[in-house]
Amino acid sequence: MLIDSYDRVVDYLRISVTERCNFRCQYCMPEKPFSWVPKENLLSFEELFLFVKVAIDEGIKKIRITGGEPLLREDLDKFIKMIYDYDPTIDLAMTSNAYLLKSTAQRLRDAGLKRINVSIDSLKPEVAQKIAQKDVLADVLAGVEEARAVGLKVKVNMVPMKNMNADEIVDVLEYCKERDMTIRFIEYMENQYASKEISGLKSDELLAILREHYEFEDEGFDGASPSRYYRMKDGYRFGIIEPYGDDFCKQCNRIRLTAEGNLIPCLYFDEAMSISKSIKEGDIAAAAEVLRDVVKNKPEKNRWGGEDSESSSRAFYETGG
Ligand SMILES: Nc1nc2c(ncn2[C@@H]2O[C@H](COP(=O)(O)OP(=O)(O)OP(=O)(O)O)[C@@H](O)[C@H]2O)c(=O)[nH]1
Ligand SMILES: C[S@@+](CC[C@H](N)C(=O)[O-])C[C@H]1O[C@@H](n2cnc3c(N)ncnc32)[C@H](O)[C@@H]1O
Ligand code: SF4
Ligand code: SF4
Repeated sequence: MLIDSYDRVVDYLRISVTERCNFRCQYCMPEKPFSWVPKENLLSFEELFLFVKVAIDEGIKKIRITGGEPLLREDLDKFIKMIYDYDPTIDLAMTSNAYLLKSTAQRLRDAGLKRINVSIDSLKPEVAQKIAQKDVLADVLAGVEEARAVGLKVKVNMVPMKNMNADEIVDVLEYCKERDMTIRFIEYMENQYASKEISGLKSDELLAILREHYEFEDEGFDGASPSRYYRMKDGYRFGIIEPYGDDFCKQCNRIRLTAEGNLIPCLYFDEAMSISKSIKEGDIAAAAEVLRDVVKNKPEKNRWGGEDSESSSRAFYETGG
């Protein structure tokens, strides 16, 4: 079992399989990043799988594939099948923009994917296009329907922004509610890669809008998730994620791996340790040692809020959110 120095069990590994993306969401990467990691620096799926086996053997029970856009990476279903075949009990999930999901959902499901969290920021084609800087909505929604049709459990993430999609909070919630998909509203996090024009809605502003339409109760955090959940009278649950907060850090159970093999102890911290060399040399014992070191050195919480607040220079598309 992987236990950090604050007695937290780390059993959740988020793997960003690529930092590349077919969208240019204004809150994430409005311009084409000029320094993509060269392909030769990426770990192959065989190499990533070597590490996944180490991680599962050490106690990882939940794996999320993310990016950039994970569906851009060829043969992703084969990687998922490798993980599933090694341990079918793993909570195997993905976070995706859903654009390529219509043609891939069945294969992903057959390979062993269980759940998918998709980003839907708007149900208006022109607004979705403005945010992603590409005409994406029809494909995204077709992808979501296909994912549900093949039996994947779907959650939706939305980043509400003023003068952009804030007036659609209720519409997107209703779209999800009708389909029994949980929606989580994510507070926009400022970062050096995002468009300077963006102003995100804070959770109290969001809640005030939602209270005009619904009655609901605060259920607090659910396990180790950074999302606070709210339950409506009819039982439907939605979530709000305040990534700047740290209430949920005491339950933190996760570490992150980038496509180049950097193991990140916390979403906030810039420090990372590379498993690339040991994995490329097939030195499993050394990779396991790095994993244990990263867990041991996991910080207690982020330092985004509070008086000495700091910002992280790492991009969301690199860490996978
Ligand atoms: N501060 C902080 N925010 C996080 C962390 N993990 C996820 N988030 C936020 O939550 C957003 C959505 O995360 P997802 O990729 O959907 O994964 P998840 O919330 O673990 O998903 P579930 O397993 O379905 O609960 C991310 O983009 C981040 O904004 C974390 O460890 N710390
Ligand atoms: C980096 S994306 C990677 C997966 C996939 N491309 C997607 O968009 O779902 C993961 C999550 O990060 C969120 N995200 C990206 N930039 C963000 C920001 N500046 N503030 C809050 N959430 C952000 C996205 O909305 C998405 O839900
Ligand atoms: S949020 Fe996801 S879809 Fe949008 S640019 Fe970032 S990685 Fe791509
Ligand atoms: S901010 Fe860091 S410590 Fe807090 S939940 Fe996220 S990864 Fe864990």
